[in-house]
Amino acid sequence: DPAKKLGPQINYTITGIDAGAGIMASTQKALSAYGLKAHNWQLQTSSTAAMTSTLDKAIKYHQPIVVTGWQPHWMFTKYPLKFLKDPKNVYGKAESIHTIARVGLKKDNPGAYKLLQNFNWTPAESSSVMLQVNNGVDPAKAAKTYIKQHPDQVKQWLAGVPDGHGKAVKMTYVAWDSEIASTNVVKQLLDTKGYETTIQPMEAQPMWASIATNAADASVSAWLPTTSGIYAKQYKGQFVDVRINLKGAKTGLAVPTYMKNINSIDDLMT
Ligand SMILES: C[SH](C)CC(=O)O
Repeated sequence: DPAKKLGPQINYTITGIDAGAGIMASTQKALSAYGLKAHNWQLQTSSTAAMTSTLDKAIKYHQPIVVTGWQPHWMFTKYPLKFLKDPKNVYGKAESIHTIARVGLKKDNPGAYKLLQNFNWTPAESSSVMLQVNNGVDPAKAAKTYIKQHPDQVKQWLAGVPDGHGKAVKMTYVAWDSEIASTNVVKQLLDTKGYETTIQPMEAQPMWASIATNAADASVSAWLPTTSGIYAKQYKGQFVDVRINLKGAKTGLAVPTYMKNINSIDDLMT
């Protein structure tokens, strides 16, 4: 109801995801920067699954809702969503997903490191695997299908990568949809070259810690420079930023397009 103020209609609540996600830290900053906290706006912690099911229900009943949103993600293809303008640039400009590795991996396992130097793809390619998984396909199967369907890209990814002869590679990731997709594709690529790859999901902070403490070899889940900037600072010098594996990512606040008069984070106060 555009006439009524938005806040009371949604309990002054922004529907978020897992507490450790960088987007949650950015949103807390936004609540302060835009004066929302002072007007008892709050950020609800839950999980990606809980956020998307709350979003699904709100859209089904054409209700107002504000969520932490990010690209690439199937929510923008499945639902009529728009990012809110962020004039104070709290969420940062261009965000990318980086591949990080433990210090020493290049020396200990140059073959696996070479693959990590080669792997990169686009938001659209990532979304094609995410959508399969969202439709119930097992992530490993979705990754195998993607690899079968993109022989030329796979050839580039495997260029200069020697056989692994059973060498172990331990990857950690955060179970966001884009990272479930990329981690499973990288695992399949390494396994086709004879590496023994294990992948382990965990929260963002433990994922960064697993690389910094050499408990794991690599992760393709590092959203930088803004979203996971807090962790990159905390572990500066204790990880290697191998490369960007996905350009054109974005984080922010998002609302259904039917909320016509809400187009900027500033509008939340109206
Ligand atoms: C869920 S993605 C925006 C990554 C993150 O928030 O750290």
